[in-house]
Amino acid sequence: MLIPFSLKNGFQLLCNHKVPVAGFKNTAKSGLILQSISNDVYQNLAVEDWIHDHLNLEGKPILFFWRNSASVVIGRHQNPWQESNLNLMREKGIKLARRRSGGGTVYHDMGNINLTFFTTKNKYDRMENLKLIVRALNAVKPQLDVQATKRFDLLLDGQFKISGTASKIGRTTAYHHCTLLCSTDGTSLSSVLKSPYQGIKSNATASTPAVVKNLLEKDPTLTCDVLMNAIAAEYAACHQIDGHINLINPTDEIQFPGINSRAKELQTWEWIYGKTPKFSVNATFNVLHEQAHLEIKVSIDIKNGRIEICNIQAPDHWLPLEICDRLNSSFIGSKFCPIEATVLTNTLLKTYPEDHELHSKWSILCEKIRGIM
Ligand SMILES: Nc1ncnc2c1ncn2[C@@H]1O[C@H](COP(=O)(O)OC(=O)CCCC[C@@H]2CCSS2)[C@@H](O)[C@H]1O
Repeated sequence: MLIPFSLKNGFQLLCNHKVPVAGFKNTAKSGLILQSISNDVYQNLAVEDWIHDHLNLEGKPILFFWRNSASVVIGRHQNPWQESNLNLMREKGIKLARRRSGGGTVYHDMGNINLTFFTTKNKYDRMENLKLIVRALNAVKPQLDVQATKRFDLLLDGQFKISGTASKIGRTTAYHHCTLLCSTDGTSLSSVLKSPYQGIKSNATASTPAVVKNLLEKDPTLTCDVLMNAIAAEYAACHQIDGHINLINPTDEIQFPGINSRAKELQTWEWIYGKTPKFSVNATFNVLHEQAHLEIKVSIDIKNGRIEICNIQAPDHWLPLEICDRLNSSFIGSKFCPIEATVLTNTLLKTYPEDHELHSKWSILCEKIRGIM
């Protein structure tokens, strides 16, 4: 089946067809339903960017379904250290992504459906989209108590969050995207969204924690496929289109010229961590030295994800001031990242060979500092 898109530059692009067709001829009736075949969060976010930037959505809104392997997705103006357990995520191979829309942090896995409603800026209406989802759920399960809230969450039984919303409004085009919890791993969700990092000061957008629930826990017939089909049917009915869900491949350069470089950009350290609003971290560590507890104070300012000011204060008899100062200045300009900190501290340590006592203190201190990154 051919699904024509009208491109902003007047070109037509055919889904499930390998050749973009020059010359604008829009035959899409009045809307389109897409689903990604990829489970890669960066590729799927790149589809959103691409559609937002390239397609003319006048009279032809798009609903896009996508699911991701385990990922944490932070809002555009958030601080990942404040919102998530980065060490645990690294350990478990859970991806971290920064999206272009604002709002809070959510957890995705294959049990979570993402829905993006693309429209022109004028037709952008989050409440209408959420009501559409509610109608679809009630069409499958009339007894289900799901309601949209003023902050555009969907609540099950008046108390459990099953969906969170965010949006991006461009010059002419807008999108509203939301999650829908079907069978997400709740243990993983709560463990990765709990930040172990303390003493962070920042003006970044803070998330609004909620008690979540999966729809499948409420009713075992509500699988992801059942939910997507029901929403697609309701969307089709609303826009008088057929309810067919068209599969798209977000790595297909022919359908989406330039999309792979967009996905790559979304994966860069500079985008994910580097876009964190300026923040500071203040931490106090206790170390045992000759049967006494010593206090080490660390204060770090981070701008664009990089250390701007570093101030490590340790008792002079434990770690000479001169060494602390060398460590402080060597951190400046480096990424606030445990791997970079390890390389850096190891290099610096090599300039003090044979000093075993120093080496041991140094590793204690550096281990503690890496722990807050
Ligand atoms: N997947 C999912 N769905 C619903 N609620 C969730 C989810 N993951 C976590 N949470 C809960 O929401 C709060 C954060 O709520 P908060 O209101 O702060 O943020 C949001 O809801 C943002 C939604 C973004 C949706 C986008 C759609 C496509 S890409 S991401 C978190 O602390 C958890 O308690």
